[in-house]
Amino acid sequence: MKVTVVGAGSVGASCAEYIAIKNFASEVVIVDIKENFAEGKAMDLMQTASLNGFDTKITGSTKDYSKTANSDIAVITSGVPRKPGMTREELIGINADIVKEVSANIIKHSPDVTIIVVSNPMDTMTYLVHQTTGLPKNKIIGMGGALDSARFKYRLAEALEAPISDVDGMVIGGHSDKGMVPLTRMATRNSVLASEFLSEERLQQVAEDTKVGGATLTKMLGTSAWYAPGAAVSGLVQAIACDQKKMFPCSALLNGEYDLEGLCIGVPVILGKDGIEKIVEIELNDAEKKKMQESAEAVKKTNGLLEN
Ligand SMILES: NC(=O)c1ccc[n+]([C@@H]2O[C@H](COP(=O)([O-])OP(=O)(O)OC[C@H]3O[C@@H](n4cnc5c(N)ncnc54)[C@H](O)[C@@H]3O)[C@@H](O)[C@H]2O)c1
Ligand SMILES: O=C(O)C[C@H](O)C(=O)O
Repeated sequence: MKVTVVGAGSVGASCAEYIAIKNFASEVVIVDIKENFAEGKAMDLMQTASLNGFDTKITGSTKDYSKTANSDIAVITSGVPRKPGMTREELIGINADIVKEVSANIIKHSPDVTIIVVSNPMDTMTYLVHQTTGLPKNKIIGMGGALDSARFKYRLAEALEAPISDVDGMVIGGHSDKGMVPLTRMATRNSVLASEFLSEERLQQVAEDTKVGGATLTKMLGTSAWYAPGAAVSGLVQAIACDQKKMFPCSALLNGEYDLEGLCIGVPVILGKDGIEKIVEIELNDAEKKKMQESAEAVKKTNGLLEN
């Protein structure tokens, strides 16, 4: 199993590290445009192999995509992150060209690859990869919901004063400060609805804290987060590489599911060796459906900017 990670920055390096530590891939190739940067990150990570006990071979490459040939999975993290006060959508002007160029380079050397898009604004960048590559729709996956759901669980556990392993919850919708739809109604602690323990007001606070999870960290760090994003990507890569048939909320191209079409947005999917093997349609109530519609409208508006 060969995995390419494009972008050796914060998220790319973090995801390469988690993939290696989980020890399921034979090879990880990291690519960047900065001279020797990916090679340096790869060497540093390889020097953790004996300490962390993994056999994954990690190599780096400056712009040379021939080294990525025959990758099974490629992760696109190349592009600029936001600074405090910015939205993810403001990154489209720089990141769209980068994602377009990078995905073409990946496919040239790995025509059967499955691509995981991370660069922001992620739902629109995922849509762009669909529009420009011609890969089958099951092979293009946007990562956002897995991260947002991890943040939701963190906030739920905090509110419930419970260990995180006790709680479950999912975030669907667009990966944006306003567009996320944390499914508070379905959140649980050991199969008991979280609403049995928390007031509606407290649950709404959990949802609001979740939605601004990325912005909160960006304000604290001066740039956007990388540990949880890297771990979330590694979870998606492992589910595909190991044919796990796990359910994650991912940005998928919709064709009528959830009464939406012609865009990529976060919905629950089953991930296995064929990438998105199924889009799972769960029954939403009227309020949740309305939030999904509003979120989709916002994503479509950002997609419209691609034409410029
Ligand atoms: N979807 C998510 O949940 C999620 C989570 C975190 C970050 N992100 C996004 O991921 C992206 C990367 O974030 P980061 O913190 O790693 O940024 P970073 O600046 O640390 O790293 C980005 C790297 O991309 C490289 N790069 C730029 N253009 C390139 C090109 N054409 N080819 C190859 N490499 C290129 C840069 O040299 C840099 O090393 C940002 O757009 C950020 O918003 C998304
Ligand atoms: O917040 C960001 O801009 C990066 C990423 O999308 C995140 O949610 O951490």
